[in-house]
Amino acid sequence: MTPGEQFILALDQGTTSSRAILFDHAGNPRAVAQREFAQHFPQPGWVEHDAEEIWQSQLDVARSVLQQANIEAHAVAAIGIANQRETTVLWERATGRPLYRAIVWQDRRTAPLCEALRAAGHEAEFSARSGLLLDPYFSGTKLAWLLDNIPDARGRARRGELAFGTIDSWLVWNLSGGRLHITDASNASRTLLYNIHANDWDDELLALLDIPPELLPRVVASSTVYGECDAHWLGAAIPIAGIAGDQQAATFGQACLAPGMTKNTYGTGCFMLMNTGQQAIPSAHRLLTTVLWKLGTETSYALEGSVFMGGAIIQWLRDGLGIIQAAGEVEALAMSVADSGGVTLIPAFAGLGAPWWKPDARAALTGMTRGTTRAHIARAALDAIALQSADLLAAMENDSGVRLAELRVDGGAAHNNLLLQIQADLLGVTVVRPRVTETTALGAAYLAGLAVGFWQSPEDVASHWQIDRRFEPSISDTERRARLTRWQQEIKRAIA
Ligand SMILES: Nc1ncnc2c1ncn2[C@@H]1O[C@H](COP(=O)(O)OP(=O)(O)O)[C@@H](O)[C@H]1O
Ligand SMILES: O=P(O)(O)OC[C@H](O)CO
Repeated sequence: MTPGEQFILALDQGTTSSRAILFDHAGNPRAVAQREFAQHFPQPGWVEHDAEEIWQSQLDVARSVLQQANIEAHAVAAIGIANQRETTVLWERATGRPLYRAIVWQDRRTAPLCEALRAAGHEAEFSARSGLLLDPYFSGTKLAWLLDNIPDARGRARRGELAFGTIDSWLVWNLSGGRLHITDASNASRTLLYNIHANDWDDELLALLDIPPELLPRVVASSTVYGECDAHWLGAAIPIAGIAGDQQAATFGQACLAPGMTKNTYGTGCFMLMNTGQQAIPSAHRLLTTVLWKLGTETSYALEGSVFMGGAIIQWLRDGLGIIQAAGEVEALAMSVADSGGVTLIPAFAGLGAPWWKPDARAALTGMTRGTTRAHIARAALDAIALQSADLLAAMENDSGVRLAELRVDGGAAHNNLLLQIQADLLGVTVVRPRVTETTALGAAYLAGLAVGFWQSPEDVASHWQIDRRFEPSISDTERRARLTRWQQEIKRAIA
């Protein structure tokens, strides 16, 4: 630590853990802390988090990085927040107490409500205004469920006694001691309640879900000083200056700042986002149109494709099949064979996400013979991750008219070199992994640092981005087309 050195504190509140990272001026992580928290599955298809535990774990890791780095809170120029998106919290304004556990983005309990709205002919309206689809993934129907199921909640909401928020709102509310009830435009755009064209909450969509507007946070830009945290949390009143949904933050951290630039994150699921600039492009392939970030008064948009099973397929190889002991072993095992030997894994363990959106589809392992080994299955698993992402990119290129020059990648499974080579082969596009793969936290740090003058401009932060490794396509167009066609046939058979 040089005397007088300043840092940005990034809070990365994810689905399975809360992380805090302290970044220096060169964009390097200088201290990291992470804490997992409980996942609650009260019924099949339901996923909940304890919102208080989320806040406590986030506060603990923030304190822990300051301790580790041995710096005073005054050395932190700003706090930036990136968060798991869509997860829905409802709390009492007077006490700050949640009325129910947070309903997590993966939770499927509102499938019947989505179906009813679709049957009543409302999907086109939701999609045109919010850029999303009628799927339980998004916050709107989760909030409606809470209001329908907690006694007197709707009445209390109308009387202004309750507050709704995604995890960013919840963290800022707590950090600010209940003074700030805000959300940034990227998070708002995941609620199903936000009009991405008018850049405001949408009265018609609120009415369709019977959601009282008194509940809603104020929508703010993604990079500006919103206020300060209470001094007693971290030892100083640090400006809170950046907020974005984690996938949007990762896109910023990957310096995908110009239209056409695209990143794919290979975590539990895979999230591919293409920057489409100031244009909100509607998708003809059931991708999402979403706010990427709002800087000043300018809103940037993205096309997004999400697949539910990415690295989670590798967890299944480990925990479900037991053919590996640790995720890191899959690469060597899959590398021990030249290809999957005709085996295809359709990873519809939790239905299929974009562009298929088939909640009822189920997984399948096809094409096995007496010669099939666990190595072929491991290889088919890596193929399945890359093939799903290839479907997303094909849809994106079609919707946007952009032919991608390179795909920037990050996330836990992006450490797997074989996976990235298979990805480059199947896309016919160069795949590039940066040196700093903590892109989500880095993006949140950049957004906050730009607001307080720690960094000067988006171009300034983009200049920090450095390549670790580049993967070039190594198969012929004919072979690529043949593999993609076979995959399409298998998927169609599985969802028929
Ligand atoms: N070497 C590897 N090859 C393939 N997948 C991996 C490898 N290492 C980790 N993973 C997968 O990456 C995921 C964890 O990545 P991470 O970015 O931490 O996810 P999340 O943020 O969704 O929790 C796990 O699903 C794990 O199975
Ligand atoms: O917490 P992650 O990294 O799994 O991301 C979750 C996404 O934001 C859900 O939309």
